[in-house]
Amino acid sequence: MPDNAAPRLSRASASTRPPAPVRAVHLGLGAFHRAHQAVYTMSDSDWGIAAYTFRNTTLPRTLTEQDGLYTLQVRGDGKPRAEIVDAISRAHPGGDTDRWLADLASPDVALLTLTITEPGYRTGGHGSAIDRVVAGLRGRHRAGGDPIALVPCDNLPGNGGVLRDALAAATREEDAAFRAWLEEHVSFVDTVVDRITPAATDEDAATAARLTGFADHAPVVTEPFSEWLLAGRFPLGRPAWENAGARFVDDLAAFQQRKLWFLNGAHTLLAYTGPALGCTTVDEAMQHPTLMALTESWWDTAARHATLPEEDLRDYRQRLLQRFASPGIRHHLLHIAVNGSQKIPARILPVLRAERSAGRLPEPAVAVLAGWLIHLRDREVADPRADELVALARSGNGARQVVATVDSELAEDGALISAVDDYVEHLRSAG
Ligand SMILES: NC(=O)c1ccc[n+]([C@@H]2O[C@H](COP(=O)([O-])OP(=O)(O)OC[C@H]3O[C@@H](n4cnc5c(N)ncnc54)[C@H](O)[C@@H]3O)[C@@H](O)[C@H]2O)c1
Ligand SMILES: O=P(O)(O)OC[C@@H](O)[C@@H](O)[C@H](O)[C@H](O)CO
Repeated sequence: MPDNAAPRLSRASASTRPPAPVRAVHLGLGAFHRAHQAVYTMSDSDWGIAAYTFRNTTLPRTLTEQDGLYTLQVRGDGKPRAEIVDAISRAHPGGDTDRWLADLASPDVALLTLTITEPGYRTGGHGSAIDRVVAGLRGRHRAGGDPIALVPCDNLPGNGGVLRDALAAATREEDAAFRAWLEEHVSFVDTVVDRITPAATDEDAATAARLTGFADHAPVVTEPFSEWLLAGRFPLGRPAWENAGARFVDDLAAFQQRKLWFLNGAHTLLAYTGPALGCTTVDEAMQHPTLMALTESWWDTAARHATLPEEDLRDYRQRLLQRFASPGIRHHLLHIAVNGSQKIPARILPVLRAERSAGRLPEPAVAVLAGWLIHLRDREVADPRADELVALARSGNGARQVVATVDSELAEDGALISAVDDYVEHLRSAG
């Protein structure tokens, strides 16, 4: 718990600047936005953020009590360092619809960033994140139609295009003038985002108070490493994110592949095999010889199909080993294990398909699928397809049926499916 004897964090107690004018809106206010995009935005004092959650009402209330401020604890191998982040000018629950519509209609607002998780782009319908974005853009069109940049910051390949497609599908029935405006005046920016940011604990709040002298009820813990690569247009301008190290490039594909296969792919591997072998966090898994060997083997396998030069991949792997093993970051494997049906296709299957085409059956990819099966059989599952997946995993022909939900061709690959079944037994006996 935060230290109640310490004064509550606020702009007055911390003597920070007044809130900057709102020129950016965010949807999906969680830990990651606050460790990443908000920190980059803080480097340009002309830009303030109006941040909206999707369902959570507690976090915006807490942040409002703290004038939008929170403590960012950066933890690596040495002593933790803490900074007060002041980029969020206003925080709102998603239910604050009038404010959301007014912000998105405002000509002062130049961009909308999103961290709505992987399923957020797939699940449409009333009340969904996509539905809210469409409502906001419809209002903007009616209010004069100033252009806007949409900047998705979730771990999806081609996330700008994924958002564009989701909005196109959701507006198919809308009037032609609105659809034409969407095509001409809404820019979809592709991004690669990277900063490992686990959920903060009560103990982290106590540490934040010790480091800053302020009681913070919404602290964030993150690692020293941070990366943001972007490709796309900002028709009404943007914060000088490059002040904080963001890089603007023409083509992100190779970087996206590196991030999703090497970092997120290894996370997914550990998230499904680690708990089966008795590990709870990523740093703990890095101490386990079997998991370490599987991770290295996954990286060797992915490197055979990656676009970036070998030297670049070697450096990236070296850095990942340090980041994953860092004792400062307690990243829970079961948090990473959520939404497997949305993550495995981007992180694991492209490499597995390429390997099968070359006649190989890579152990780490088999291990991911086997671990996923065990997860679906034994754990409480958070996934937009949870009901279907859990029923299939627990049925007679589980491996084939679960693999079929993510790739129908791989599900017909007899050698792969029997290797997955055998690996389930192997993990169970090893655990
Ligand atoms: N935490 C990280 O290390 C990290 C790093 C890179 C990218 N990301 C991306 O950011 C996302 C959020 O991570 P976080 O650490 O902030 O998590 P979090 O749990 O702190 O916050 C998640 C946010 O997403 C919203 N959300 C959840 N399900 C949704 C849905 N179906 N539709 C719309 N919004 C939804 C929640 O309301 C909340 O605002 C991840 O899913 C990932 O795509 C996270
Ligand atoms: O955040 P998710 O759920 O997409 O995936 C879990 C982790 O792999 C991810 O959060 C990483 O920590 C992050 O992508 C690091 O930049």
